[in-house]
Amino acid sequence: MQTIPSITTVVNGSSFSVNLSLKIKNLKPHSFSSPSKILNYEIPPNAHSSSTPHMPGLCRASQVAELFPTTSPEIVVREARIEDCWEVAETHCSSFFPEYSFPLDFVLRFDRLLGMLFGFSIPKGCNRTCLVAVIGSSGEDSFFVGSDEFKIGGFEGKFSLNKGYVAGILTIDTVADFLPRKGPLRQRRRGIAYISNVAVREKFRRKGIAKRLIAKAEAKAKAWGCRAIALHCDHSNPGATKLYSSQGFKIIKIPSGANWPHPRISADVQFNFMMKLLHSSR
Ligand SMILES: CC(=O)SCCNC(=O)CCNC(=O)[C@H](O)C(C)(C)COP(=O)(O)OP(=O)(O)OC[C@H]1O[C@@H](n2cnc3c(N)ncnc32)[C@H](O)[C@@H]1OP(=O)(O)O
Repeated sequence: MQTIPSITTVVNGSSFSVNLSLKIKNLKPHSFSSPSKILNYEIPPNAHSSSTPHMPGLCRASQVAELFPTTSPEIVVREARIEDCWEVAETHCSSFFPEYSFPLDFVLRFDRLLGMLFGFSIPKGCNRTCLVAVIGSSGEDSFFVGSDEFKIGGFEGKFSLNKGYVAGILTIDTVADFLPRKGPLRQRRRGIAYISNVAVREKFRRKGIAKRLIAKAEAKAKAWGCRAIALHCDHSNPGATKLYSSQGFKIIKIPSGANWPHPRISADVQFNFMMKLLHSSR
């Protein structure tokens, strides 16, 4: 049994805590996710549809994707926008903590949402982006409200009417909190992008979505000038380990006794540290 002491979200420097004081049996994420304080929820399968008023001829993108998951094959991988953030939280929580149910799931999803939007402070000069694989959107958009310059958390501050349904997510940054710092001044390592929070909704798995997200992340890392890309993957997640190995990531053996930072998720989770060199196309 593990206790969830509280859920804390930092919004513009202020901390909000919800003390849930719950004991949940065998609470353990499926694999590594970012160090934000996140937990799961699972909305009942019909909640989406029942909360949507019936409008003949009109249907939400998520309903289209749920009704026709295999007949709507077009998958677009792009940077997440503000309009995607609820579905990103849903994808994250239902993938990493599928055991939760309503109403706790809802609270946790909301906490995740606030954490994503306001809970990260990025050091100057670092990049951070959330990528999404969406289904049911017709390719790249041309009509937006908002601007490329404006970002909230890892999300672009712009909206489009051509939204699609988020089926997979991935976060990439250059913060590299989990890499050893260099020299006596413990300087942050440059040129190594870090991947976390890779998740694909259960019903869309084994369709190559994670592969597409990783390919886009690599392109992003190259565009940022990175020479390598790294991640931590839970030892007991052979599916994810196979995914990364198949994409060219190698398990890096950490020298025994080395004082490497460890993802702050749970003391008893063991991780493989995996890395891939990015060859420039020049
Ligand atoms: C750095 C991190 O964030 S690690 C965290 C990884 N995330 C999770 O564990 C959350 C729960 N799991 C998931 O969301 C998904 O199962 C993921 C992200 C691991 C994989 O997503 P998918 O879209 O299903 O992967 P994708 O279809 O691109 O698979 C590509 C290849 O990876 C391997 N692979 C993926 N999943 C599995 C699996 N469960 N078992 C065995 N091999 C697998 C296979 O080689 C697969 O190719 P194939 O289908 O042709 O055999």
